[in-house]
Amino acid sequence: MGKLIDGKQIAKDLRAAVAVQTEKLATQGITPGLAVILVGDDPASEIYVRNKERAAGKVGVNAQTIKYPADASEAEVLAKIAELNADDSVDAILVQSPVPSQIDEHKVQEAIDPRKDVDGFHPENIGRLYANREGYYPVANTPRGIMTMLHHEGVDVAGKHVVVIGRSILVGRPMAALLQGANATVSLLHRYTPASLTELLVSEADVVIVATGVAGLIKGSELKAGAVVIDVGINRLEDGSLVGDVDFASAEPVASLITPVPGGVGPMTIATLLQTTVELAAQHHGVALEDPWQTI
Ligand SMILES: NC(=O)C1=CN([C@@H]2O[C@H](COP(=O)(O)OP(=O)(O)OC[C@H]3O[C@@H](n4cnc5c(N)ncnc54)[C@H](OP(=O)(O)O)[C@@H]3O)[C@@H](O)[C@H]2O)C=CC1
Ligand SMILES: Nc1nc(=O)c2c([nH]1)NC[C@@H]1CN(c3ccc(C(=O)N[C@@H](CCC(=O)O)C(=O)O)cc3)C=[N+]21
Ligand SMILES: [Mg+2]
Repeated sequence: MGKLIDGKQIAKDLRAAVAVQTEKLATQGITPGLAVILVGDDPASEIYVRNKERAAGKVGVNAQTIKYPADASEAEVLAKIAELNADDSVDAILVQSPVPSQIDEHKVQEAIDPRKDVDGFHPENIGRLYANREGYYPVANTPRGIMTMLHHEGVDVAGKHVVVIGRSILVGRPMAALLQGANATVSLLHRYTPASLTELLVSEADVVIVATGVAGLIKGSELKAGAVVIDVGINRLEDGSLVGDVDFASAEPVASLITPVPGGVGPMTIATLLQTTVELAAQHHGVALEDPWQTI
């Protein structure tokens, strides 16, 4: 039954659309600039950094990665953010999560100029998201990419019951906010949700979005027949292979649509990051862009 959602292909098409936008900006002497700060060596972050460096250059985004050792000080990172805020060639700033424990993640998020906050982590941007404000402001790239993907697949969440598992600021919470803005009824589940309640809600879900970092958390037997399944998880197994949070083999026959890992949400996150970077650059320079893709 399951039809694969080809995130890799959708991301490729989105990157092509972004490249058209950067070509237009280039005629006005504008090159979108993205600065990524990576502190320490989180494995999922390493994959993200590698893939986005590869993708950015191809679509005309000037990306730089600034790496710090795991014992870097908070002051060091905040000083770098201040420098990037003041640098006109930098339109977008991203600090990889998680940051090591000696660094206060909230301080870092609030230090980034909200106009350069490509992850949408600044309280001002989170507030705009929850206020369902019209107009352009950055929203976390993974949930935004998932909305683009659902739209591309013709899945309209209005009136649907969507279960989101995981409530991080990076994925679960902004995902729930976007879905609510699109008129879905959202159940947001997490570690403290009793197993029996999870079972009940998942069995009644039209769309299930899993972002926990627990390999194989959701199995096909738990899903409603025909459910749409979006797997955000990136888990590296001991044999080096990459798997999601959904047990793909059992879920695929039950789902109507399902994202693979790799090749699903991950490539969309990267393409959306580039899309958002270009939008921030256009905004920064007061240029209007035509958006061939749904902008949320
Ligand atoms: N493909 C992509 O583009 C991206 C992939 N990722 C991947 O997605 C996963 C989640 O990332 P992120 O949100 O940053 O992770 P976090 O660790 O920040 O959050 C995980 C969330 O899952 C919840 N959770 C953990 N275990 C369970 C469980 N057994 N049952 C129910 N809920 C549980 C936690 O609950 P509680 O709050 O109670 O602790 C928490 O809310 C990771 O594998 C990450 O690598 C992340 C970003 C982008
Ligand atoms: N501030 C911040 N923003 C993030 O968006 C963020 C972060 N920190 N920290 C780490 C997580 C993880 N994340 C990934 C994005 C893409 C892939 C990705 O490209 N995945 C490919 C992997 C392909 C491969 O190389 O094998 C795929 O799923 O097909 C993975 C992981 C973003 N994150
Ligand atoms: Mg510029």
